[in-house]
Amino acid sequence: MTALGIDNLNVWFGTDRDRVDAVKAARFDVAIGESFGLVGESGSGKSTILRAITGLAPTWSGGITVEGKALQGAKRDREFYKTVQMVFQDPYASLHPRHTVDQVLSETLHLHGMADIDARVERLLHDVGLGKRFRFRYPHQLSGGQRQRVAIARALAGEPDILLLDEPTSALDVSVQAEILNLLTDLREEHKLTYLMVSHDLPVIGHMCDRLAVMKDGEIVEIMQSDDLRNNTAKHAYSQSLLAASVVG
Ligand SMILES: Nc1ncnc2c1ncn2[C@@H]1O[C@H](COP(=O)(O)OP(=O)(O)OP(=O)(O)O)[C@@H](O)[C@H]1O
Repeated sequence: MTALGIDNLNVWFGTDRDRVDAVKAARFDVAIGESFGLVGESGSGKSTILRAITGLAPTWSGGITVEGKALQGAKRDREFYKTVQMVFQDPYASLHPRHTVDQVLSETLHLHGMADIDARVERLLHDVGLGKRFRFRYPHQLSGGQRQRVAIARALAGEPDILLLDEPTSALDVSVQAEILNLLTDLREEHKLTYLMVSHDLPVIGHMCDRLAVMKDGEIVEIMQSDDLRNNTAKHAYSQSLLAASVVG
């Protein structure tokens, strides 16, 4: 069984002459425990694929399966959010300014029907490398990196299997980006997570992912192993040009 199955996925916005075909006939599978990247320039459709999975991009056709179960339309049930969680780019926008870290995490745990909320809040903070002293702080008392750690803790609260990561470090200072990427790498191992990660930054995807799909104008032009990046064996001309524009470590 695959964690995520994307089969001939088309996603569009608007109708008639205003219609934008954001994703065209995308097809890929993400294995359980795998980290899969979507890379491409701005507007190539990467985020739209994540949004279609979570029901935020309502007009789509084709197939989306989560752990073998086919999704329909834009409504997602409790079970979906138990399995799949998303981490957004901007931790400044994704946390309520008047809710403490404790409120954010307690309410999320409550929504997931968890018991022992107190202990779980402490555990989540520990898991994302924040001590107890952060528990009663408000977002404005946190740095960007600390906020993203809280957003990641919130995503982990329901013990999901799959995280959708939409440019999770690109709003952060360069000095903090590596810390968050390393945290995500550790969490994937400790919590046996599957990642589908979007980035315009090829080195980030090369570092974080086992395989990746290169997107251009709504289409997947190539799917490759991250090792192919390092060995410089990208086949498609567009992938080669992306590669030439960046240094992959
Ligand atoms: N809500 C929307 N309404 C209309 N068009 C949209 C909407 N959301 C995205 N699009 C269009 O869909 C296309 C793909 O956008 P998408 O955000 O998926 O690209 P991306 O590769 O993730 O780029 P970015 O990194 O800039 O978000 C773009 O042409 C964009 O303008």
